[in-house]
Amino acid sequence: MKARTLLDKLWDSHVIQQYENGWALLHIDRQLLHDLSGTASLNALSARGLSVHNPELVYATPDHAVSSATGRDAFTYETGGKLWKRLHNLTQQENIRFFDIGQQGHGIVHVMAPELGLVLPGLTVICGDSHTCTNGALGALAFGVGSSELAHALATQTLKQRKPKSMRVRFEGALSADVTAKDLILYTIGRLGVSAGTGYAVEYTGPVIRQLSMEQRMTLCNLSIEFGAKMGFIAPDQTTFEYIKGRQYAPRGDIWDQACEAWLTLNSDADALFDSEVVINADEVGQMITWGISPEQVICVDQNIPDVDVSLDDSVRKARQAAAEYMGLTPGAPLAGTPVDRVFIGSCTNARLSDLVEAARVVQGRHVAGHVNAWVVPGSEEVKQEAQALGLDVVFKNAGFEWREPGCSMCVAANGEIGRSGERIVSTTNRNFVGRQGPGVRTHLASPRVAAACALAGAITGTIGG
Ligand SMILES: CC(C)[C@H](C(=O)O)[C@@H](O)C(=O)O
Ligand code: SF4
Repeated sequence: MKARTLLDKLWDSHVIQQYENGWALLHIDRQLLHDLSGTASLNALSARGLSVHNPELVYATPDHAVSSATGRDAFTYETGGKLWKRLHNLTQQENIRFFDIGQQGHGIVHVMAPELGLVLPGLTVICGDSHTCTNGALGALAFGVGSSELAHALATQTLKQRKPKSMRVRFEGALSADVTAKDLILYTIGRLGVSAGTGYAVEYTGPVIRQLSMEQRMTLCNLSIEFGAKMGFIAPDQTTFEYIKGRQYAPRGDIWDQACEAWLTLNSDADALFDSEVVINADEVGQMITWGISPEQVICVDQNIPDVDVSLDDSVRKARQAAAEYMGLTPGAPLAGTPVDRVFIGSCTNARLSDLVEAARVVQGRHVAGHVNAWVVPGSEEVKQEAQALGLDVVFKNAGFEWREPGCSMCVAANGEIGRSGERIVSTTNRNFVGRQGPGVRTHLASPRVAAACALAGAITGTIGG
């Protein structure tokens, strides 16, 4: 039999019907709904008089448009309240499990789904959200879809998709102690560019991947879409199994052993061929931070902002100039030392327990600079509760951070929590687009460690030592 990549194995096992030119009808194993796209697709379905085919494979949670304020309810942010109500009512009507705010299981959809054991190796997982690729960390074929595709899948439990090309990104070497998966993926995007993965499904491999915890793998896979790849995944191993074991929806007993055995076959055959191969040397990765308005505009925190000289290609020069202008920065100058107004530790990229532990280690016993408004928004109710059990909320509050309720919050500012125009925010999120955190707001993407260090210094800086 022909050697197969992990993509081939994940794909082949879900094909119901093969069409021409790489198109196929796939079975979808899990569908996740949130208060923006989930509500929209259920609305579309009910407008057509259709119902959900397999409600037991669909799970919903309100994350984007709910307030993160302490003591919030669904209507603290009124626009979000309307979406919440619609999602709540439609999921009830369709018998879909709804993980409501304040309940165990609630959280940012890409945080709560793996946490509950809803995402398992080998499954196809879709959500009307581009960061569904996060779930690839567990060895699932997980990808974002549009609302009409989601509506189709809700009605049929299938989806017509074109098979992407395969890319292997192999991480050689080792990460130094003060460098995280966030730095690794930002560095990779900086090297390859935001379009390098377009049309590909990316498999991340190599010794560095095997050393990463499950949560770090999720951070890495989360930014697959930020270099153009709809899906990015990692072959499951013991780290994956240990993470899944005992979770609410995970297989148990005899089925567990059978599942692990089957999951161990989910890897690329040694002689499988990829359409594209990239090798990244992790030894070269430092603490990264974006300086511009695209995740590829990224440097090591102690490097200078790239210069804009005449030798550059016209379009590159103009793009850099425009980015520096929007960001209020000077090309060629150091980035470190630039004053920051806000720090946001949150999002499906970096608001899991280990992210908060890392950030808390940096802030422990210290205080946020007087002019900085610093927030921690846990990724889920479970993260919040576990962090509180460890006393992390107290560490953050004593340091001058606000400790808030779970949700997407300022990552996309769809819940009214936005920065003021001109404000500079160091953010543990995944997108630094113009206006992402509010009109005129300047976003710098970084790891939780770097974000925490910036909050203390009141300016862009890295952390020292391990
Ligand atoms: C709102 C949603 C559809 C969107 C996405 O697709 O990713 C959001 O989660 C984001 O991060 O920009
Ligand atoms: S936390 Fe940010 S990136 Fe993640 S789903 Fe929410 S808005 Fe999108």
